[in-house]
Amino acid sequence: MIDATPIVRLSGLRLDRGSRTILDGIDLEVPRGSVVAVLGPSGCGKSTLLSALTGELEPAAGSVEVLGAPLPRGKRALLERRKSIGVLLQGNGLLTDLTAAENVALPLRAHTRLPDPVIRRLVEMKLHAVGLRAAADLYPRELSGGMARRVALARALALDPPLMLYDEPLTGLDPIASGVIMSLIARLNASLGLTSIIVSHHVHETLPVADRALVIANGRIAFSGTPQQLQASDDPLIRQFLDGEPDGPIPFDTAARAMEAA
Ligand SMILES: Nc1ncnc2c1ncn2[C@@H]1O[C@H](COP(=O)(O)OP(=O)(O)OP(=O)(O)O)[C@@H](O)[C@H]1O
Repeated sequence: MIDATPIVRLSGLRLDRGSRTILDGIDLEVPRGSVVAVLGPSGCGKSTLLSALTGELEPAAGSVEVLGAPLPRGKRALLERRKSIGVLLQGNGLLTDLTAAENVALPLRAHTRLPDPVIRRLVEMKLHAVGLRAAADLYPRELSGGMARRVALARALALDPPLMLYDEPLTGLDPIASGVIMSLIARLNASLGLTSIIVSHHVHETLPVADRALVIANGRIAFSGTPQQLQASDDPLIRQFLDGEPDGPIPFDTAARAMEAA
């Protein structure tokens, strides 16, 4: 039977950093199997939203439900839930003194008691899924930026999480590597039956793989709809963001604006 409950449900969410409110009044439902692009100018709070989804940041108000239940507050229960959430962080986070295969094996060694041959086989499968089986014994310094990102992706997938969160997956990549990563994200989402939330300011690279797009600006969700509806929007704020105009309803420096408001 198809599970129709949203994999992520945010209701009346407010997120603060210190005494500053970064996001407020966030309501969102992410259907299972979808690819959602979370877009917005630098400093608008995209990564802050991801921190709430992983439980790293507690809401100042409202609720965060992931995989059909509120995120637990207790450390141990939260760690358990986080095994179901794969996260690809901006900096890859690969350990430089471990090979690609050893990096991918880390979550399996930390969170399972599987015997070594099984771990080796699973690692091989994950590296194969990102097209890098041949790179298993290479160290991060021997990998291109795009290859390192794919190894980090294989590691994020190690525990077979149903939900994947991507924080700026294209940062530092050239256009060809960016295309490879984006199509890989879409392909894995479909073939492994995942749900993916991609935080990015790379609008033109991200929209083609997304079923749904959100734009965050001025502390709230300024747009929610299909990529086609987004492209067709005549809202001045959305147009300013899509067309990269410096002047308009989004202040040039959103961080400075938030500081002034504090
Ligand atoms: N740990 C933190 N402590 C205090 N303030 C923070 C922290 N992390 C982020 N902020 C502030 O919260 C605001 C939103 O930051 P966030 O990183 O969520 O934005 P973003 O949209 O992801 O930006 P970017 O696209 O540049 O990564 C910024 O003004 C930032 O300075």
